[in-house]
Amino acid sequence: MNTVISAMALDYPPEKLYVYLSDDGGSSVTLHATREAFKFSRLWIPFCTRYRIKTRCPKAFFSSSDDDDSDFVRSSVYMEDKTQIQEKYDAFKEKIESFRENMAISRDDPAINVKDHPPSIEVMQDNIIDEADNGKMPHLVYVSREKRPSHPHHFKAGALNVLLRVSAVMSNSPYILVLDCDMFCNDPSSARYAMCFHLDPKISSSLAFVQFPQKFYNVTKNDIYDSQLRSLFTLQWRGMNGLKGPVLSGTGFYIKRVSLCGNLTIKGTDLTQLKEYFGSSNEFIKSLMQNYTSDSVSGGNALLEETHLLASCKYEISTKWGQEVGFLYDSVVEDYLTGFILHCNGWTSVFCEPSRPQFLGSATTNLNDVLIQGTRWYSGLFENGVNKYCPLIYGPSMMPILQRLCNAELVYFPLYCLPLWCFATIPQLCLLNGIPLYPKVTATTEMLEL
Ligand SMILES: O=c1ccn([C@@H]2O[C@H](COP(=O)(O)OP(=O)(O)O[C@H]3O[C@H](CO)[C@@H](O)[C@H](O)[C@H]3O)[C@@H](O)[C@H]2O)c(=O)[nH]1
Ligand SMILES: [Mn+2]
Repeated sequence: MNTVISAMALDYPPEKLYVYLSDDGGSSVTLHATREAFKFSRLWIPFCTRYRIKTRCPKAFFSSSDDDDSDFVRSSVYMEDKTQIQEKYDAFKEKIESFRENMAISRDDPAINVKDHPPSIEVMQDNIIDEADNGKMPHLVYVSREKRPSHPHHFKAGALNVLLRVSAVMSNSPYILVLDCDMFCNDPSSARYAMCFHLDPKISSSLAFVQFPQKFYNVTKNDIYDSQLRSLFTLQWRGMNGLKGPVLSGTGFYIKRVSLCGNLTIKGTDLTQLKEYFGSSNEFIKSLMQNYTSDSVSGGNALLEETHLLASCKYEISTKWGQEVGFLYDSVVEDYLTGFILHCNGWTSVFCEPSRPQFLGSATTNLNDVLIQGTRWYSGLFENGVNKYCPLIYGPSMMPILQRLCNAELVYFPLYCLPLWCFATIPQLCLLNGIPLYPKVTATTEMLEL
């Protein structure tokens, strides 16, 4: 819930900010926690804005051992308010915990089957009458898509595509921030940074996304597995920034909604063709047109029914979702493939790296997790080097050769295991068999050493 709360507290006009939470598990505990998070945000957001707090993730804020990041640290009113809000935060956590325990005891959660449950969408409602200083609140929407064992769910890309459709008919914001559930906003300014690029008339027409680096809060002191992924975020992405832009990195990016609509020219295309492309929802197709205004989030039962249709698992059958529209399904590293195809289609990206990390996440720090994640990433990447998406040949001929080589370096990186295996075996075998590997020490070197 800290991810949700920190996103709601972003420094952005609240009436334009809509936070959608995707719960693939369809768990009533998550739904309940979302309702509680919304209530807590009513207190938390005004507290953060009043005292200009930078760390707007409550867990990080209350567990930080550093001095407070507020300018009001010395004020007694601030300290009083801080104690009060901390009590509310503890109460919020306790409520969720006791709900979870009750559910575990009663075991009567009807939607607990992770792989088999109907869609469920709920817009968090504001029942409390605005207090003077509370101001407007961003919207929060809970989305749990339908899941059936007989239908492929396409993992994260499938979940994101449902969010794309549901949000299109509810808020239809032109820019979208994607954030993994194990990350949070560490600073409220990321949206403003991203909009500086998206609204820059020199680059905005072709700019698809602004990528922030992934930074982690739990990196161990020696970081023996390079959980920080330094080569990517301090070297490759910076280099690619001078070309068509960095690779889409799954989380911490602001993407333009239209860039995910595929190559079809929407204007002038007939309705049947649009439906073959985007699916049967008239409301969704209307949302693609300019000047679309939805019936707003509280658009009544008709809109809610439409969102259930858009979140159903049959919706994508015989459409271009996951093939040409939205996040692509052809790879386990959906982020790499989606970004690569965007670049092939003429879009560009930008790497934005302010000195204070805008997002912080949880890195894999033990060998087992590193191996599982590494196997998934590198097998997924390598697959994209040998199938039809091979970056050396796929895509338009005007794709810069250096961009192709950068992508190739990434997808063929797993081949690095071959020299590594040699390094791990040959010296040992040589040693056991008495074969000299290194040059013999000669008189000259001995003298030099003296
Ligand atoms: O069926 C699924 C599986 C995953 N997720 C979400 O996907 C995100 C990433 O999953 P995680 O388990 O944290 O995977 P990581 O290996 O840490 O993810 C990295 O690698 C992925 C694949 O390249 C990228 O999508 C991620 O953004 C990137 O952080 C999380 O928010 C999950 O909730 C779903 O919604 N549905
Ligand atoms: Mn993760």
